[in-house]
Amino acid sequence: MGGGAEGGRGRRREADAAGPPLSPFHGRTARRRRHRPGRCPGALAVRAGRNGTGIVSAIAVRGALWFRGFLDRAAQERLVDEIRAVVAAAPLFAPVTRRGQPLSVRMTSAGRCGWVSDRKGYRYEPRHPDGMPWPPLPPTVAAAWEALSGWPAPPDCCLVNWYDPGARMGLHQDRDEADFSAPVLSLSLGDTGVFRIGAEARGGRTDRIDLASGDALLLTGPSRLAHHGIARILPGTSTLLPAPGRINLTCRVVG
Ligand SMILES: O=C(O)CCC(=O)C(=O)O
Ligand SMILES: [Fe+2]
Repeated sequence: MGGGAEGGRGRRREADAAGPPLSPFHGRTARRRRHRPGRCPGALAVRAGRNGTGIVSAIAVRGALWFRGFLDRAAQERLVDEIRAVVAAAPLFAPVTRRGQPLSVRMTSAGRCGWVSDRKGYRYEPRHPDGMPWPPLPPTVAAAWEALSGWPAPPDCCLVNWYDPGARMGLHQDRDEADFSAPVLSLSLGDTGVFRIGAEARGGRTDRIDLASGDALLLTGPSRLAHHGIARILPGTSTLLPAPGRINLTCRVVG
């Protein structure tokens, strides 16, 4: 992940008010609402990956590889259970910027290290802010990384992002890692997130990718340092989670 909100380089997450505490893991099942997926200019099938049920091909957008429906429903449910165990061991926390402004996304991590942001700045840490070690990488995440990343070693960090329906993430680059030749793999669960991806240089036009439950996205090669963010969540687009909202898992080799 990249620089802080005030750094001028790297991550520029918008600090906006965190919504009311809402448990992603309790309550009744959300109702599905229809929506039209976003247009995807320049889409091209370029690569295949293996999931539990067969081969899926990827669509390239700005060099990022989008594997629609990579995780089938059973794998998504299994992964939600695995994330519940991660959150039970290392609770979601509300990160703030160095200036104390809250991010609207709540976070935790699994793996050797986790990403944190607080008054001391943003960085990878070997322990959760409450002092416990991060739980091990969930097996479904490890398998997805092995299938899609093309990287010979497992990721060091699986960041767990929880988006309430009003949460978002400003355009930023993921650049807190030592080696940008390792890709970043993201997995989406629950309500669709409207992902925007632009160029490595700041500014300019962005393309829209609607990341639905079960989709995987690989930031690799020319897209590894692309600016990206989540413009909004589309509540009611998935029945996977018991409450409206979205889980995103982002795997990185930190170095
Ligand atoms: O939620 C997403 O799809 C993107 C997350 C992200 O860019 C990050 O955590 O750095
Ligand atoms: Fe990112």
